[in-house]
Amino acid sequence: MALFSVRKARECWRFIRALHKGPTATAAPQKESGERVFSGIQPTGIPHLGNYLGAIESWVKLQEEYDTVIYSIVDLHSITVPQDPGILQQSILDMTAVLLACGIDPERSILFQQSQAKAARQKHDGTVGLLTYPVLQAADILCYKSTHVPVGEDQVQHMELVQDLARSFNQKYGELFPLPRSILTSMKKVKSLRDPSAKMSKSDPDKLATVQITDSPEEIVRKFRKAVTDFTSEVTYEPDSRPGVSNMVAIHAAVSGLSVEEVVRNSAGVDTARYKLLVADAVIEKFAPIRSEIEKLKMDKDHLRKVLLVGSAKAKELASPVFEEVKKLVGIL
Ligand SMILES: Nc1ncnc2c1ncn2[C@@H]1O[C@H](COP(=O)(O)OC(=O)[C@@H](N)Cc2c[nH]c3ccccc23)[C@@H](O)[C@H]1O
Repeated sequence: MALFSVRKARECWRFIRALHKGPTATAAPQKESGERVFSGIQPTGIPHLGNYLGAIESWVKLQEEYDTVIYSIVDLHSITVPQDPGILQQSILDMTAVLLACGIDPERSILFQQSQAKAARQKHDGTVGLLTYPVLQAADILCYKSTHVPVGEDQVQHMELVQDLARSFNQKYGELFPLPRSILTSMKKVKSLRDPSAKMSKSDPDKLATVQITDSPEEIVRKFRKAVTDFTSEVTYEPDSRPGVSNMVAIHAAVSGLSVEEVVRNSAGVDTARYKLLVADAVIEKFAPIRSEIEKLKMDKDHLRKVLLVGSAKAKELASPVFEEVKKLVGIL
């Protein structure tokens, strides 16, 4: 199967975006009803603090606020770079366990594996279209007529393309797609613990930069102890001039449920070296119940597979009438 490099996908994205960006573009009217939340996560690797605070935690809350909530484990996105098939299969089940442990409830949301729902509609697998990353992301979102997409800041550019494509389709063929809006959390960009000018990322080669949901308390303490701050010992929140310590404060506020001001006030007189350990403790406390739930869920693979199968069937049910409408408007039905 042909594999696309991330660089190629980005070039392709720029090209498509250039094609669809035009001064004549006008907004399609947002529909009052029929609100649908959609988001996705790649199954490769264990989610980290950035995935959790930037996306997953908000996914859990949105289950309370919207009737139709759809979350996809986007395995097709992850094969845009080479993957070991055996490991990928295991990672999909592991991601299912992580999302359930974090509070995604299959009774209140549709949780499914992207390829199980897409392959059934696209009889030819592995086409360039399927692997062209940002376009595939747009298809993910639009095929459910999604209106709200909870994501971290790194996905905002992709979301602009999705809106451009929806707008362009609506102008050419008639109003079909709502223009999906991003939902960003206050932690839209959790920074690397080793380089606070960069985002925390699964692919960071420095293992100390990223805190995974399943890290042991000892690992979490070690990573926070080594977190890069600066030479001022006081704890303050000044993201521009003190990005390292401000990242600590923001993480602390997010995991403890306190405001940034409260966190800074409570830390008066504590130096940054000691403060990093307090943040580590707060993260350990937040992740402890999730970590033990993941261990339990991972033992029942049949249950995890069943959750995904049921989710895929529900996802197909929602996508199929939209697909029919698209075909009709385009004139291929
Ligand atoms: N350091 C960080 N700080 C804050 N948020 C962060 C951080 N790192 C990651 N995120 C967010 O985590 C979610 C999953 O990340 P992925 O890289 O798997 O996410 C991705 O690779 C997507 N392309 C998956 C996708 C495919 N189709 C979709 C349709 C809608 C939304 C998302 C998708 C994302 O919301 C991401 O923004």
